[in-house]
Amino acid sequence: MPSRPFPPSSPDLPSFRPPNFLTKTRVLFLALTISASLVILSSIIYFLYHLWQSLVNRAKTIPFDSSAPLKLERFSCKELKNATNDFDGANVIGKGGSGTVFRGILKCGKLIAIKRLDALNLQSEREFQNELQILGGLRSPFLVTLLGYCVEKNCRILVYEYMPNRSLQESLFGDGLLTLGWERRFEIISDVARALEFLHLGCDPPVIHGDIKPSNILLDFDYRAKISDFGLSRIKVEGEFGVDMFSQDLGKSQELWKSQELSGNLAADTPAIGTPVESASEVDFALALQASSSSKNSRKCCDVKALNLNSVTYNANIAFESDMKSCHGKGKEVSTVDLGGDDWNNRFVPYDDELSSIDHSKELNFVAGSGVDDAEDTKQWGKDWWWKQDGSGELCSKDYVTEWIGSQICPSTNPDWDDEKKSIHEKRGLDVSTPVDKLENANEPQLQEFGFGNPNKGFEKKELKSRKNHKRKPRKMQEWWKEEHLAEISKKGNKLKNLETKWKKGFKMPRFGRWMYLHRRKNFREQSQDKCDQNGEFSFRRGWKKKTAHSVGSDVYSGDLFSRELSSTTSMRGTLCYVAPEYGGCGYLMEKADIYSLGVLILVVVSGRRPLHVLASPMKLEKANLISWCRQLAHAGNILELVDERLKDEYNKDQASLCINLALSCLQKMPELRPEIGEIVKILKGEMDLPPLPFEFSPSPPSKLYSRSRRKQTATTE
Ligand SMILES: Nc1ncnc2c1ncn2[C@@H]1O[C@H](COP(=O)(O)OP(=O)(O)OP(=O)(O)O)[C@@H](O)[C@H]1O
Repeated sequence: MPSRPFPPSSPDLPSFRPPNFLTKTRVLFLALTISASLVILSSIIYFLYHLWQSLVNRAKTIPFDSSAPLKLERFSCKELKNATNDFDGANVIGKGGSGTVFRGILKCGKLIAIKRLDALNLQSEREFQNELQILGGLRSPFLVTLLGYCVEKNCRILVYEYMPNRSLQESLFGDGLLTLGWERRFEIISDVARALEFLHLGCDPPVIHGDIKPSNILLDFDYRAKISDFGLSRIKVEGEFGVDMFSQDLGKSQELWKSQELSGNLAADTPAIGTPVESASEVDFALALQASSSSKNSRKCCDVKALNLNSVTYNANIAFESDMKSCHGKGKEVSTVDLGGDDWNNRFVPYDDELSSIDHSKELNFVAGSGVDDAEDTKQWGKDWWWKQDGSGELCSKDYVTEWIGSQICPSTNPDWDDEKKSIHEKRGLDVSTPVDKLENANEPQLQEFGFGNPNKGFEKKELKSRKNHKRKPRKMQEWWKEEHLAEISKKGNKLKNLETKWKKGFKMPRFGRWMYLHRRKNFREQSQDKCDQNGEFSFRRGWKKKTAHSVGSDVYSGDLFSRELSSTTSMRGTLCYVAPEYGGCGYLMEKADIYSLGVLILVVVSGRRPLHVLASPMKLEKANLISWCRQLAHAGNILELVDERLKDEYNKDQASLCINLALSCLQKMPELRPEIGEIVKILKGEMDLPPLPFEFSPSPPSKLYSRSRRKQTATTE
């Protein structure tokens, strides 16, 4: 078929477009489309990139609060594995109740300490969050710096600055070599006091550490002390109750306390964790945060942003921060106000040699009273030794330990308190003109208001009887122990076996006052139904701590497992022997609880002994309970006997005397009588005099007077 010819071109018809033009248009269209798509694509990529960036940056902040004041580094597990050579056992530097601590080295060569939680449970998670939220938001040269963390699946790791001289625990009880001379010890005490000053006064709201003890005091290159482990810390939130039930609104608090006691349910009126501050006097921060997902109020109350430094500002560890910058290209904002010179002058309260020269053995002997056969043994250590067993003529160290535990944990079961009250009564009856009467007058109603004395009256009578008759029925501690802690201990089957073997081999079967057991159990069972279940019935939450050979200062280094384990075993509310009596008995955690722990710590540092140090030799038993021993020495006016023998005479007597006296005032049973941390720091600096020692620690009145009155009183009771 012939092709149709092109129509002839005419000026009216559109001119013919050559194929060349078509191609150009197409190319242009294509180019435009492509570039438009590229622009759109790149904007999408740009948008996505920014989205990703913001997500990544957000993930690097602390969980629960992306706007925490100091951003912590988020490490990947892989990074930390590399830093520790896959968590090699050779890098283990310590083992705590909740985790293992490794030494690590970052790519930049920076040394770090890595704490990996052993198991993930509510308690460890809570402590992990506490550490992040509280320590992560604080910077002070007196606190160990938390550098970062790692959260991946079941893995929880905290990364700290590395402290080359490890913990005070290891320095004091480590290898037996004397690494801590007097000057260092005194500096450590001062550092800890200043750390607490920072927490109590330099933070707004105040932070209460809640677990001051030697293993939580870490030592830097120069042996300067820093506080670590904020797992049990609390941020104190002011509420309707008044900030401090004991010290700030005593009258109101007493009424409240009394009404709670009367209603028989202290816990019922206790604000629950995470409740709004309007009704809570202190808040469990981590749980509050967790609860905050469902409660806007609680979040508002507990936001970590509220944690500011107030007028007391401190020089942060700038050198370390800048090191971290060079490692990670990130810096944290730090306060740069200088602390000022550490002018530790030597103006201390002089040690009173005169007091120590008074012979008080008679009074002490009389206080021991009941002992006839054992008069010789009890002569010096008086009332603390009434549980000496009949017949055998031997002191049982376990009795001492168990008695002490019972007496220190729960104020209402504390016979020591009653003894002290009794001795105050006796002394008051003797000499009304004695100035200490005023103090006693002030305390007595408070003691009763707080229910510290009365509930035990029935028990007291029984005890007195049994003491007189010398027919105290032995109670096997194992029974009590197993009943209380079987669930916990049985998880660690081998440990229990070891313990049992140790008990059988090394000690007589321990005895334990049944009244104390029953009363304590009753108290705890009642209270634990409500508050203590969640919040801290005394229990060895972490069981017997497994110490590795790397953990110097642990059990490996000396023979008495029992005392060591006890004084380093953390319960839900602190560590036995260090925890304040009012707190151990399910009370509120206040600053004064830290002050009590500081008192114990000071004695430990000065004496180089554990607070509970039971040795196999009965000769040493009188010194087993450090606090009790110190009180006895103070009573006898010879406190310097407490100073670590290893120091020989190479220590400053004035400073040592000051420290011991200060410790004693921190160890007062009534929290409101303990000094404030600001005062403690001033006293240690020599800027303030030590307040007069409380009656219970001051040397006894003249022996004649005292003995006569005692005799008179005994005669009337008989
Ligand atoms: N930043 C650090 N630098 C050097 N060593 C450290 C550091 N942190 C912890 N350690 C060592 O690890 C040990 C265990 O510390 P960790 O805080 O886990 O347990 P703890 O305080 O002994 O017990 P708990 O956690 O039950 O109170 C410390 O005693 C110390 O020797």
